[in-house]
Amino acid sequence: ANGPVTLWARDETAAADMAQTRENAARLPGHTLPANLLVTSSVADVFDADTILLAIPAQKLGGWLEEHAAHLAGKRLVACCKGIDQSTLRGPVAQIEAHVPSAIAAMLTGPSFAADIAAHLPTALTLACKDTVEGPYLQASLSTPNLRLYLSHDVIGAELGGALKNVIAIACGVCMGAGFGESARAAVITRGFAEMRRIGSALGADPETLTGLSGFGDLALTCTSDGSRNYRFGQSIGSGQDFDPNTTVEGAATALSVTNLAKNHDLDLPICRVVADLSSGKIDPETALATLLSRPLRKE
Ligand SMILES: NC(=O)C1=CN([C@@H]2O[C@H](COP(=O)(O)OP(=O)(O)OC[C@H]3O[C@@H](n4cnc5c(N)ncnc54)[C@H](O)[C@@H]3O)[C@@H](O)[C@H]2O)C=CC1
Ligand SMILES: O=C(CO)COP(=O)(O)O
Repeated sequence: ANGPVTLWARDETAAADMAQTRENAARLPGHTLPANLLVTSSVADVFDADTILLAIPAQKLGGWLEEHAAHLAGKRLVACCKGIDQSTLRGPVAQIEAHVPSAIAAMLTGPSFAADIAAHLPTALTLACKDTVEGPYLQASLSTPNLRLYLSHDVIGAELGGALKNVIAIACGVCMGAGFGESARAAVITRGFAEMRRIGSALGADPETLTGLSGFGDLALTCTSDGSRNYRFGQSIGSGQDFDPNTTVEGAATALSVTNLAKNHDLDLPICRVVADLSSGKIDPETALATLLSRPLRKE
């Protein structure tokens, strides 16, 4: 809406189709691309821009930044992905900072299904950026009448909220797919949120950030809606049904990253741990449930 914007896609055929039909039939069917959106399959076209939004899955972001770092120096780079890289245990902003130190790194995150934004439905998100001048610039330039961005300087909290809610959404999907019930799901959301706060505190996140849009807000959306791919992936594990392996499910890889972070920081994150084991097929939902229910009784 505040364009012009250039959309780069790797696949030449897909880019040509989108440019011609003005629709992304594979990934966002039923929504007309705005007139001021130029679609290209040439990555060089995006390097003319001063602000680049990176909507590449979290496990691929580091490789992409490394490959193109020479063209990204000094630019505003806004990560739109939610996850923690398995090999480096970095979040998206830390990945930008590591690969392109001269860039202004930011993160756009919070509760929003792409289809809702494309339909101009009202949405509120967090724009996290440490830079006190560029942060407000990005907040203003990316907000629209229906897309309201709240500014935060806590990039660690924003990274963790987006990454961890996907893990808890998988747990909730398993819970519902296996028929454990809505009360059990409410318990998973709440105790999952406790795990989010535990890891946030260990890594230096502001607890307020996790109670905001990028934490609690996105948890509320993703743990309760089958619009979420992470939730649907969990449902498929719970119900034993097939799941399309080409679907982007960030929480599965991130659950493994979080388990490693937990080891490094000596943290107890039982829900994240069972999601890592469920996602990699090491345990089944009944075993996951028994593992969680057999833990010693504790104070809340
Ligand atoms: N779809 C949604 O509603 C939302 C998605 N996100 C986040 O956005 C990120 C991307 O998700 P979606 O766009 O929904 O997934 P998607 O699966 O629709 O699209 C991912 C795109 O990344 C491309 N890609 C994969 N590996 C790549 C690489 N190495 N280099 C360049 N491009 C590559 C794929 O070809 C595909 O076009 C995820 O982290 C997701 O959590 C965040 C909020 C909402
Ligand atoms: O992050 C999202 C909504 O805020 C999208 O969730 P999924 O990746 O689970 O579809």
